[in-house]
Amino acid sequence: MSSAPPYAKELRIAQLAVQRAAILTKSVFNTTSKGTLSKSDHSPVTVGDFGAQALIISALKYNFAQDEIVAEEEAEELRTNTDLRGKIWGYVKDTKLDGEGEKELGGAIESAESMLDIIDLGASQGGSKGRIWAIDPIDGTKGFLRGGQYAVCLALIVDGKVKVGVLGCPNLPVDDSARIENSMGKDQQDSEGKGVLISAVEGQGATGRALSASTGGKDDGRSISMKPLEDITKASFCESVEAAHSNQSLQAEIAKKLGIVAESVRMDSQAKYASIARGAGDIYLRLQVKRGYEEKIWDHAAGVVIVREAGGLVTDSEGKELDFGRGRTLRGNSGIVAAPKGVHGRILDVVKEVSAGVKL
Ligand SMILES: Nc1ncnc2c1ncn2[C@@H]1O[C@H](COP(=O)(O)OS(=O)(=O)O)[C@@H](OP(=O)(O)O)[C@H]1O
Ligand SMILES: [Mg+2]
Ligand SMILES: [Mg+2]
Ligand SMILES: [Mg+2]
Repeated sequence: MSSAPPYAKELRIAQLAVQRAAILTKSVFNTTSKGTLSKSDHSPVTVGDFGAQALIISALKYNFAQDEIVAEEEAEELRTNTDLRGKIWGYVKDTKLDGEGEKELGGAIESAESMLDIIDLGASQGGSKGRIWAIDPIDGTKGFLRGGQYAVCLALIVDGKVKVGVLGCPNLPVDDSARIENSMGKDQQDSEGKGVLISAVEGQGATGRALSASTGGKDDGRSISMKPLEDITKASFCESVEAAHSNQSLQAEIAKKLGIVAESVRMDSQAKYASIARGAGDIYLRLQVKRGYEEKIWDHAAGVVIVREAGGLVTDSEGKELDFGRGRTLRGNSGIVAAPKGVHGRILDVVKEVSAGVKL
């Protein structure tokens, strides 16, 4: 009898947990009132973010009780805002996977009160030792609100290294080869043929399958890989929608120096990592805009292992490896360069050259 490959159970549970959470985010996506709050950094959080985080953490605690969890959201505001808490609970109590999957995740959360405690189990400070799950229940909340791209993101980090990554992208086409388009919102309302689940385990490659696939069987999905890029001038960049998240004028200068003529494709969230990993785009650049901003580990962990396993290299904009063992943020790094192995070095040279004179 052959034994299961490393992290087989972690991958299975992570995929189911993301699939279940995405059922919830999709219902919220299709309503007009998304229960939006503004956080202290002025970024939005919705019923969908809180609900998805509760469902994912409950699945992880049931299966891996000892593991640490670093998740984006906290429940503090919901302890007094009973209206919003009730609204979230309304979604959480009714969201279930079909068949065996639900049992594997431990079933329903008991009450609205325990839901808040579960959300707050994601407050770990992270670090370089042990098993830490990183959760972004909705990455690209602004995209989610705009009707554009967003992703439900889950990764397992062991001793500071990302081992497993899963991205649920409800608004990306199932078809890997479908051309990626700018997604500024309002164009994603038609859910037909949409929704993809992209996964990777270190050393085992990356796969993709429909987000709506049945959870009963052992569907491993199809293997995915980056597009081989022989001629860099034919490449296109995938970059953020929000001008505040990446330096778009500097990116344009870099594209010009590399001889890239295609317009950058703009989309929110780690759907950018998912898109380049399956060959629907080429390069993801994210250059630091604000001095002192530290990228969050949950915004990158899953995407990084997926792109690496699909044949890419991911470093920061100085060429340093991303260090997921420094806490809740990538405090030792600045910016992100994700590209096929063969051209990463060339891109990095230009990024360094162009960034040299820039003062943030
Ligand atoms: N100043 C600044 N610089 C860089 N990044 C920031 C900044 N502020 C916020 N964020 C984080 O950006 C996450 C969304 O990134 P995206 O690449 O999806 O942005 S964009 O919407 O496509 O522009 C977003 O993730 P979510 O909050 O999960 O949506 C934030 O964690
Ligand atoms: Mg956020
Ligand atoms: Mg995010
Ligand atoms: Mg988020």
